[in-house]
Amino acid sequence: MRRIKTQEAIGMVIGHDVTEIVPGEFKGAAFRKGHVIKKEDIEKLLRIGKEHIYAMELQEDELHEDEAALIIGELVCGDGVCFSDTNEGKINIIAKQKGLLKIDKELLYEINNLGDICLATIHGNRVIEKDGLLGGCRVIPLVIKKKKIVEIKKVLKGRGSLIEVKPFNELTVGLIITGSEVYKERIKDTFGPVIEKKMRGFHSKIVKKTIVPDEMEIIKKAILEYKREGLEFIIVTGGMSVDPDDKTPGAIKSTGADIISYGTPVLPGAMLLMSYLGDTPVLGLPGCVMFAHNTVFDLLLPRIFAGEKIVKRDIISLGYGGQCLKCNVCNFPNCHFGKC
Ligand SMILES: Nc1nc2c(c(=O)[nH]1)N[C@H]1C(S)=C(S)[C@@H](COP(=O)(O)OP(=O)(O)OC[C@H]3O[C@@H](n4cnc5c(N)ncnc54)[C@H](O)[C@@H]3O)O[C@H]1N2
Ligand code: MOO
Repeated sequence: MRRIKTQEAIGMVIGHDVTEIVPGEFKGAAFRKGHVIKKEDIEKLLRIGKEHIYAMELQEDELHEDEAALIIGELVCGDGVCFSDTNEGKINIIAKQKGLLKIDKELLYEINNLGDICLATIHGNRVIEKDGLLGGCRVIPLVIKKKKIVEIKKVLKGRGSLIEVKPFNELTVGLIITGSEVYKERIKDTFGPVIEKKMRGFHSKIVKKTIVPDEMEIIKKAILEYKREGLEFIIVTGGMSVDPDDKTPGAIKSTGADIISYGTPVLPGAMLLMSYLGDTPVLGLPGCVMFAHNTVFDLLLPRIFAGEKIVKRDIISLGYGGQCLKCNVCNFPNCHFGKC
């Protein structure tokens, strides 16, 4: 600490809280320890009788907490992500756009493991709205060594973004509704409207819709026709479980699609089938998607619309956090469901 004339203290860091008392009105810290003195602060400091202050002198190899938090923000925020100015040594990490939030959990662990740094985030692989809060960062001491930043850079080097928001692509969607009871008009299709609504959430449209009976050859033909027509996302509903009339999994397999998984460790949604016909995602959706508020379908959709290729490990990992609690008031995605 160095005693310094207040008028000469612009840009210096106050090493202690400075108390102001206005009888009957206020008693408290006018300036907090760690505050960086600005031009406009000088008059106020003089008014509360501070002709001198104790300034914290940063050594050549040190950084103030504010400056460090801003540098860390710059290093960890990738595409689609920005951060606020510092407030009490902390920055907020914010989404610049709507999209799929990606957090590299391993990198996050390694950065926090360096010590003296607090980097907190929400869970990734979920839809995030523009301006949504993604996390925050502060350094723990008032002053840290610059070499800590070097260590952070070393961890991050060549390993992609720690936090990123990927924009959604608009996809042309083909919908195949299976079920002889719907095809023969014994009952009205109530699956289609559910899917249409979910597609609208990603600014995408169902451009082709077909209702077919529970016949493997007919379902297969419809899928291959959609593929030939160049539809970018093919969804087949119903007929996904174990009844003799459940033909959808067999039909999808018979198209030659690469089956990533038939069955997911998520409830609701256990009977979902995820596959690719060439590059086109082809999903078989079980009946529960029609009536349950959220299912594994809602966990996979953001990733599909962000252009990610789903692999078996993605599906298997969903088991941890894969049980929906069916709350009376649903707060998804602000709950544990799908947070693996
Ligand atoms: N013994 C077992 N039973 C069930 C299993 C199982 O593993 N073993 N799985 C259950 C799960 S999980 C689900 S989810 C359901 C539904 O699976 P499906 O995809 O086979 O559904 P469907 O049999 O085709 O239909 C069920 C129900 O929904 C009506 N439906 C279907 N599509 C439409 C539509 N487009 N519009 C209106 N209504 C529709 C259909 O008429 C049936 O009533 O299976 C569990 N059972
Ligand atoms: O695919 Mo079913 O959830 O487990 O209802």
